[in-house]
Amino acid sequence: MAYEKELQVGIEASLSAAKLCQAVRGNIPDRIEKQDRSPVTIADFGSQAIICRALAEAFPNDPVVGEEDATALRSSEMSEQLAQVTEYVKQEIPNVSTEDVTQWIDHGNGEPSQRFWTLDPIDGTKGFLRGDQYAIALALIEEGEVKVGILACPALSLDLAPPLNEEGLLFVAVRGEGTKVRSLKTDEFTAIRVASPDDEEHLRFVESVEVAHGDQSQQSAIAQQAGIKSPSLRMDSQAKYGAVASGAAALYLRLPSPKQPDYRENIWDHAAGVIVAEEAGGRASDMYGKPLDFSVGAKLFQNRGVVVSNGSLHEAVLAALNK
Ligand SMILES: Nc1ncnc2c1ncn2[C@@H]1O[C@H](COP(=O)(O)O)[C@@H](OP(=O)(O)O)[C@H]1O
Ligand SMILES: [Mg+2]
Repeated sequence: MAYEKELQVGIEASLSAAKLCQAVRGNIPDRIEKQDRSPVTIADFGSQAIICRALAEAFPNDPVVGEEDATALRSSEMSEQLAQVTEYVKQEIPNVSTEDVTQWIDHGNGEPSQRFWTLDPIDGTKGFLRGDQYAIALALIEEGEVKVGILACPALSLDLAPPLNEEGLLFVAVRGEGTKVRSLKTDEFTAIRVASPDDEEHLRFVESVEVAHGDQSQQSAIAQQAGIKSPSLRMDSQAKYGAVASGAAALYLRLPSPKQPDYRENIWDHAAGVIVAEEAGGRASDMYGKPLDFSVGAKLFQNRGVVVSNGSLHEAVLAALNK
């Protein structure tokens, strides 16, 4: 088995971060607004602190390209939130100081390089705040290729066989070795595969809950042209990749919003999910069929939109998009 230490460290840190998120969610925190007006919470900061600390200790030479930074948290207006984050992190790592927490968060401000990690400490922060889906998404990228993906979805359960029907799932993939899933509560993994072409029941598609994060009318039209008759399943975060990887849905569509035609996707919003879907037998590309290029920085500058399928549906979707 390849990447054994990476998996062990990544899984352990992601489980610890998931526990912190679940603890914070028992008492949904205030929404803090970032400069770009997107929301962040004390759980986003705590999750990034825990995972970056573990990566810094185990792999001191690996940069981490994470979503959050601690600049705002260090300001005097946010001292109360910093104290709250530290209290939650203490439940996972005893004896930490506020300085430790901000330093660990800022360890996640590395630059992409030949080998690096990318982290979304909470993907789907809007879902997290709403009480819906969210994910903790961690991936290792080498030479522009995602090699390891760890995707924790603490609120996800799917209408499939155990363990997928349990609430709280952890998806793990290593390049060339397949995708497996376990419940957050037990440590036994099960291999998963995408939906087969003749699986009519799961011939459906997933898309974001957030209307602004895509083009829902176009997504419905394309899904229909590819032969999907049922309405979409709306879900926040990379939990959608988990749904495709495990065969609960055959397609995930994310087409650029007409209101933000120049939007470029962040690598941390896709890296872990892409390998989880691909290693389960699926296919991921942009809306023109180009593979997602993780070698050009913190965003997918070379790609527009994202299409993830069970493989067999992919060409029909690209043909519909091409029209
Ligand atoms: N205009 C836009 N188009 C596509 N994605 C967007 C977007 N604005 C924000 N996002 C991203 O959508 C992610 C959530 O994904 P989804 O819509 O599938 O739930 C957000 O991640 P965060 O929640 O980590 O900030 C954010 O990075
Ligand atoms: Mg996030």
